[in-house]
Amino acid sequence: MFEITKRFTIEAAHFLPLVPDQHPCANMHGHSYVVEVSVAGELDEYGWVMDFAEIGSVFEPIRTLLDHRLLNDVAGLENPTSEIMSQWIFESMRPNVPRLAWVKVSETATSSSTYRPG
Ligand SMILES: Nc1nc2c(c(=O)[nH]1)N=C([C@H](O)[C@H](O)COP(=O)(O)OP(=O)(O)OP(=O)(O)O)CN2
Ligand SMILES: [Zn+2]
Repeated sequence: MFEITKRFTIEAAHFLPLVPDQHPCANMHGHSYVVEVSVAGELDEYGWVMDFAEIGSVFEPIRTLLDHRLLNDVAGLENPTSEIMSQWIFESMRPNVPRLAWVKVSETATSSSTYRPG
């Protein structure tokens, strides 16, 4: 069994509407998000799990929706925590990537969330 991972970057703004007013994340601010998408499986006749370029093609419409946007304006991301973002990206890609294993969203160099269905 192999697991391959493709990494993308997105620049976006957000605020967290459910945290107390005094929490810094109640204010609008931005992140250079790093999104990692992982696909698991055996090797096919090409000797790979899935073409990295194909993962990129599936991610592209998601990038268009999120990059240089206010994430709170995106349907399903009204409360754009990294946890909710990782699940949202997973569920957006899953129909086109049946062997999608997990999605990780890093907000900063030290903070990330990973969604992997149970
Ligand atoms: N469980 C979560 N906690 C927090 C989230 C989140 O999505 N899930 N998000 C935030 C904010 O978006 C914040 O911008 C990022 O938080 P944090 O890592 O605390 O950012 P810092 O720049 O302050 O990190 P340091 O490396 O500690 O300086 C908050 N919490
Ligand atoms: Zn933030």
